[in-house]
Amino acid sequence: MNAKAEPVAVLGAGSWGTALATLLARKGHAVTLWGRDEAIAAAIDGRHENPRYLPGIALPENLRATTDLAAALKDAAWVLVATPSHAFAETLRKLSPLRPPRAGVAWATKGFETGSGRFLHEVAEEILGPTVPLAVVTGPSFAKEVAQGLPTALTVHSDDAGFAQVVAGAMHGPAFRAYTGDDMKGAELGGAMKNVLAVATGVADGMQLGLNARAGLVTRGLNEMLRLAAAIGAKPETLMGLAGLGDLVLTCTGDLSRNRRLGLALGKGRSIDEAVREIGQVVESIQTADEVMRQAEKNGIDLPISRAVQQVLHGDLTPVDGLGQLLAREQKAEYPKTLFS
Ligand SMILES: NC(=O)C1=CN([C@@H]2O[C@H](COP(=O)(O)OP(=O)(O)OC[C@H]3O[C@@H](n4cnc5c(N)ncnc54)[C@H](OP(=O)(O)O)[C@@H]3O)[C@@H](O)[C@H]2O)C=CC1
Ligand SMILES: O=C(CO)COP(=O)(O)O
Repeated sequence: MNAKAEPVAVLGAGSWGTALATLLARKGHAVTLWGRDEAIAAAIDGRHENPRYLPGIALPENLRATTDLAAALKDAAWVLVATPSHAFAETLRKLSPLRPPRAGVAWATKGFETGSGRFLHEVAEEILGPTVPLAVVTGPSFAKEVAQGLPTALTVHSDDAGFAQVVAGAMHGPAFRAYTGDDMKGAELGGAMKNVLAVATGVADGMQLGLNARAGLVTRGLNEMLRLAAAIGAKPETLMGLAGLGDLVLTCTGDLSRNRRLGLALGKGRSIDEAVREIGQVVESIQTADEVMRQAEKNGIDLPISRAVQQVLHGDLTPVDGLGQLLAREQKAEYPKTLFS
């Protein structure tokens, strides 16, 4: 089904904001991409390229870019936020007074609020108020591949089924499948946790521990997602789907992942600072590891892989000691009885 072409504002002109704006513009929507960097906005508008975040990829000529937030939001039917988690609340505070009255707000940000560990939908509700339609856009989707038009599936979760359909319908087809769901908590949890778990598989691969180790970490990582999901009242199927398992597999195994690449560098003995500098883009796991563990502690859940990643990222544990700590854990049942009952 082809959704009605509508004006959309995309906030954040990094790799993901630019790729999603490109997808929507190619579908015929009047997209305005807002970013804070004049040179990047001018390059997107003038030569149809984002030279910093998606170099060499031709962007659609109907995609407009600006550094003027009010102008980007003026006629928007709905808004898609794609700034990193550390800038999420700040972006919503700027957007709130400028939002057209009926415009719902979706976000493709992955992570929790930095410093508090709050879910992003809780932050959005607080800043925008209880009546604004909200949606989470998530799933296995590297920006570069979406911008290149390669087939991709993702999912849009909202408490407002109509708004989820507006957002998914705007993105769906012909090489892009957008599903819908109603579990914002589970969708946000999966997108945040997979970034932390990707560091673990990256470390193992960087240490050349083999394919068995990688599969073990992915599977036990999924187990960590499912146990925390159960504790916070998220739906297990959300974590078994695109928002959880799908993105976990992509990020743990795909070398386009910045979180995996951080892990690979650490596993090869490089420093975090050096690796982050070289990656040159957002690496969400650095903040998210602390926030995942804050959620785990709040809910009384033990997450050994995520904890080891947090300790390695803080420099409290070497990758070798982290691995030793995981392997030395007591033998136990694969699933607690309560997980799926
Ligand atoms: N890239 C991907 O494949 C995917 C990314 N995501 C998620 O999307 C979010 C954004 O990541 P991504 O686009 O990849 O990151 P990038 O590093 O590619 O770009 C980050 C963008 O955010 C901007 N930014 C940073 N701080 C602020 C701020 N305070 N106010 C306004 N803009 C700001 C940067 O602007 P400047 O250049 O001026 O610093 C830049 O445009 C993350 O949560 C990520 O996990 C989700 C799915 C896929
Ligand atoms: O979220 C992503 C793919 O779904 C992008 O992952 P990275 O942030 O690790 O590059």
